[in-house]
Amino acid sequence: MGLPAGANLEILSPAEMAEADRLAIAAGPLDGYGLMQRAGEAVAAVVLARYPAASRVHVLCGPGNNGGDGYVVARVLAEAGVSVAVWAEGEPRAGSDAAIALARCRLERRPLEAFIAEPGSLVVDALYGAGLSRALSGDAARAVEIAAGLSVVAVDLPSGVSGESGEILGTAFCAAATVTFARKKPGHLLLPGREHCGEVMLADIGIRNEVIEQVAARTFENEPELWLSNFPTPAVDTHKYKRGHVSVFSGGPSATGAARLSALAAARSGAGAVTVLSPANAMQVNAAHLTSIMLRKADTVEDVQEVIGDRRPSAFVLGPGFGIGDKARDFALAVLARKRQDGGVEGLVLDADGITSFRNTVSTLSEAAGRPDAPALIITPHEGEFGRLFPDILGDKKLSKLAKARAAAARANAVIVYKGADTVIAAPDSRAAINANGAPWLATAGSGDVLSGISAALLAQGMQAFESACAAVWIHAEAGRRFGPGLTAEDLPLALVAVLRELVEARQKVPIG
Ligand SMILES: NC(=O)C1=CN([C@@H]2O[C@H](COP(=O)(O)OP(=O)(O)OC[C@H]3O[C@@H](n4cnc5c(N)ncnc54)[C@H](OP(=O)(O)O)[C@@H]3O)[C@@H](O)[C@H]2O)[C@@H](O)CC1
Ligand SMILES: [K+]
Repeated sequence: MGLPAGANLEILSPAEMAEADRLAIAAGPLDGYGLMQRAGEAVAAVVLARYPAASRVHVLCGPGNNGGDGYVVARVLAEAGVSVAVWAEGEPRAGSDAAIALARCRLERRPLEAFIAEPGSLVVDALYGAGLSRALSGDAARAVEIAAGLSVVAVDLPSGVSGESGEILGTAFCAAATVTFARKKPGHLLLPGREHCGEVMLADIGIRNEVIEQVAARTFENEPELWLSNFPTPAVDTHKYKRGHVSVFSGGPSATGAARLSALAAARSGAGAVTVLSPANAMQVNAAHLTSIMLRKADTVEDVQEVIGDRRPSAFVLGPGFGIGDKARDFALAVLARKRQDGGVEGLVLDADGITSFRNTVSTLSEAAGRPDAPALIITPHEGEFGRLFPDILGDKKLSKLAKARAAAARANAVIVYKGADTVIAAPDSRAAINANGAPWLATAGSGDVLSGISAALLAQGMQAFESACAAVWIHAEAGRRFGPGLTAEDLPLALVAVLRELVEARQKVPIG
């Protein structure tokens, strides 16, 4: 996907990073040790800049190349006049880059088992990085405990955090800053790893963008640069239906609020027209609470067909407050049975009760969504809902959250928004994005309804499904984060305004094409 230059949003798995290292070394001019030297220098520079007054720095070095980076850090810091102690676990393999780094670091090495650190000192964690292969134990686990009260700068990843999944293997360092190389890894963004990394800093160690392109990564950090060039901005000659028409299905008389919240979010997110489709017995309560948003009765599949024929909504939200059962399934399948071509239905956002209704019939949903020219399907489960649709994928302990979302997207022929504090968005074509701008305030009733409304509005305005889901997740999180404590879902649609304004302004500066 064509990212703007310098965006650096690709996320590399440890295997992809190793491939990038190989390709960079093959392309030259730097060899493996040259990369390591740059890596170590970058970490040392962070230490010197962030902790200029550190009286003592303890560098913990493992047996692999992460330890090799550590020996470079120790040497550079000592040369800069810092008091450095080196604590080592294991021996670098003869002939390895780490062995070269060790040979050039003439400081005394002490065994990690003897590690002690004075209060106020700084720890550089270079025990394990991309090569972490099992749980931390013994001296490494003890070092984690000792470092708990100290500032830690981690090299590549805090030791104990899986770069692939963000899982903690045994125990892990909690860093104030983590310096990683070339691109971030999933473990920097997925939880719980993200919380152990502190500030993640990206160092350029001489691996060029062309090399990263060759790796053809399919995972990205969800930042506006990922989708901004597709973000809709209304043309001067627009009219309301040209700006996209969203329809949101309402639940019965005692469960209408969720749909209205979703509808309001869709309207705020740029849909020119929004209609709540309501059961007859909830028309009155919906009417009492709607002004600019339209209202229409939809009790049966025929009603839904009629709405599509007459009013041509381009995107639907089904699920918030809707109720679980046949009606949800029938309505969703009726929408997905339409064509996308020639001003048809662009897409369906399936949330909440809409998701649970397909608990034992995901294959019906995936068949409908997989039909050529079917509207795009976006499914937005939190973990519980994810488990209802994909129990085997959720239960597979070998898979990271990223891999789970990807597997579900491929199976369902849908964009999956696997929600949480580390929401993962995955597309059936294997692209995926990890979102990291969320805030705990977003975990509030109705917050998901707003997210669905934003996604549908962006779909209706012609954004592709993966991009609309990514944009919706980021915008929703950004609005919640900026609002802060006291946030309720009712506040969110208005909180979107400032975020949307900035995006529209930024979009107008993106060159077209
Ligand atoms: N050119 C490059 O590639 C560049 C790479 N760079 C740096 O290299 C790092 C990756 O290096 P790496 O592949 O050597 O892996 P690393 O993390 O050092 O660990 C492997 C060693 O640890 C051992 N081990 C693992 N887990 C363990 C445990 N729990 N407890 C005990 N032992 C354990 C493991 O043992 P094994 O699994 O083989 O039995 C093996 O001996 C990367 O993070 C970056 O910092 C930069 O310099 C830029 C250029
Ligand atoms: K480390």
